[in-house]
Amino acid sequence: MANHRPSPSKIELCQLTHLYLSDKASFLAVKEIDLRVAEGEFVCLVGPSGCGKTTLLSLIAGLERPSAGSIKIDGTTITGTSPRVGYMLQQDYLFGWRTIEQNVMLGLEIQGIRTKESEEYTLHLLEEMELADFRHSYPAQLSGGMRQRVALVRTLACKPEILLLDEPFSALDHQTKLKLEDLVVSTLRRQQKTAILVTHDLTEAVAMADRIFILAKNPGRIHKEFVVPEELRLALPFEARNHESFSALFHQVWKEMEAINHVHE
Ligand SMILES: Nc1ncnc2c1ncn2[C@@H]1O[C@H](COP(=O)(O)OP(=O)(O)OP(=O)(O)O)[C@@H](O)[C@H]1O
Repeated sequence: MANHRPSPSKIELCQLTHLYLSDKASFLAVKEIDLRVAEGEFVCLVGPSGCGKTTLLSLIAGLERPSAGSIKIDGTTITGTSPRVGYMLQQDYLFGWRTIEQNVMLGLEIQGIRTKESEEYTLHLLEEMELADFRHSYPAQLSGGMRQRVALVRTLACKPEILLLDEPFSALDHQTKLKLEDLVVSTLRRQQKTAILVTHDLTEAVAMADRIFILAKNPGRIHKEFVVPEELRLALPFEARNHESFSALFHQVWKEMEAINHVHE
């Protein structure tokens, strides 16, 4: 398992370290993280609360500047936010006074790339997510799962090459979550996007990822890497859950998580 090193790297974290500084104190959130993600790869980050998962995504999104080390995208060090990177969060952050169509066009407007072509592409995404009939509705009229699909369309509308997903399914009911997992994986695979997903749900990580990284905390660092077997990677998440090798990998990941949680107790 340890020799799986995909290349070339779409994202490369090199000795990435981040210290949060305030007037009175400093806190080392992540320390010397080395991580490469290949183009088209789907990587999951799991680990105990406070191990720096969201910090890593904020750094890769360019929302925070690292204290040390570097982040490269396609070999070039990033210096701030970029339209090439889309970020989707647990909360959908839709604007209640805008229709669904107006919400999904928002990113295009902000980036100044709202054209007839990009509008058509976005409407096509709405159709793919089975939301076309709701384009003139308002967010309050939609279910949680539908709203997350709207948020996904808004993120994909700007054609990011990389998607950062911070627990995007955690507020959803189980059935909706399973359906959305399949939809996200099939869409990202078809569009050959590179994705990093943060989740607390180990079954979700095993079902969706190509590789899983367990982070440990104080300071946040990579504890262990798992390469998901090919038969699971080729399946969609729902189908992967029924696969024989699913429970074997789940138990390995679970055992490692138990071991580090034990250390932190
Ligand atoms: N702005 C900040 N200032 C100071 N400390 C921070 C700040 N943001 C995060 N931290 C600290 O950095 C550590 C990592 O936080 P982070 O949110 O990245 O962890 P996480 O693994 O995403 O946690 P969770 O699973 O609970 O969402 C935590 O101890 C947190 O308290």
